[in-house]
Amino acid sequence: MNIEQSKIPQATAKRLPLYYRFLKNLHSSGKQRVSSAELSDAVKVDSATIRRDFSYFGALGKKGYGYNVNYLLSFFRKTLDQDETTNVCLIGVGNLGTAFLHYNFTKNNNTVISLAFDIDKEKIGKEIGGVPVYNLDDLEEILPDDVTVAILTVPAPAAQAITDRLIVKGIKGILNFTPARLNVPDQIRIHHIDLAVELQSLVYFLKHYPIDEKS
Ligand SMILES: NC(=O)c1ccc[n+]([C@@H]2O[C@H](COP(=O)([O-])OP(=O)(O)OC[C@H]3O[C@@H](n4cnc5c(N)ncnc54)[C@H](O)[C@@H]3O)[C@@H](O)[C@H]2O)c1
Repeated sequence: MNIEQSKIPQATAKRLPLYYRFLKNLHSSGKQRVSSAELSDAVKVDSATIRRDFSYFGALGKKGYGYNVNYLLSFFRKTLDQDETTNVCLIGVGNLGTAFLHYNFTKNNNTVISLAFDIDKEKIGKEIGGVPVYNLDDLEEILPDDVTVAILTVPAPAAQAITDRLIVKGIKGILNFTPARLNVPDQIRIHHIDLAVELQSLVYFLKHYPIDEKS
C-alpha cells in the first residue's frame, strides 16, 4: 500500500467498503466512468463528502469527466487489501452465528469466516455453511495465528471471558453482536453492532424527527 492509512480520517475509512461495493457493481455492468453526483445518489453520501474522501487519496477525478471506474476500483481494491483474504473466526453458532456462517461475506469482499467455536456438543465437529465448528475449550490450540479478527455471537454473560481469551491468543479486532460492553486494552479494536439499540433509535427518530414529505 502506498498511502499512509493513518492519515485517512476514520469516517472516510468507514465509507470505503461502501464505495468499493458500488464500484464493483458499476464495473460488472460495464460502466467506465462515474460522476460524484451519480456516486452520491447511489451510496447516499453527499457529493462534497465524496470528493473530500477521494481527495485523501490524491486527485482521482477530472472535472467534466468524473471518475474512471476501473482506476477507482483497482485503487480501492489495493487500499482495502482486497487482493488478500482475511480469515475471521466466529464464536457462538446459535441463531445469529449460524446465519452468518451461511451468509459468509465472500460476495462483497475477501473476508471469510474460516472457523467457528461453540460449547454445544450438538454443534461441535459439524460443518455449517462449509465452516468447521470446534469446541471452545480447544480455542488456544486450534485458532491459527493469522486469524486476528473475531465475530462474537454468544449470550452476553459469556462475552467478556471469551474476549479475554481471544486477546491473549492474538485477536486484534472484534465485531461484537452481543449487548455486552467489553473491556479491552487500548490496542484492541471493538466494533459494537447492537441491533436492539439501532431499532430503538430508528423508532425514536421517526417519532421525534419526522421527515417532512414535501421537502
Ligand atoms: N438472534 C438475533 O437476531 C440477535 C440479534 C441481535 C443480537 N443478538 C445477540 O447475539 C448473541 C447471540 O444471539 P443468538 O440469538 O444467536 O443466541 P443463541 O442462544 O441462538 O446462540 C448462542 C450460541 O452461543 C453458544 N454459547 C453459549 N455460551 C457459550 C460460550 N461460553 N462459548 C461459546 N459458545 C457459547 C450457544 O451454544 C449457542 O450456540 C446474543 O448476545 C444476542 O443478544 C442476537
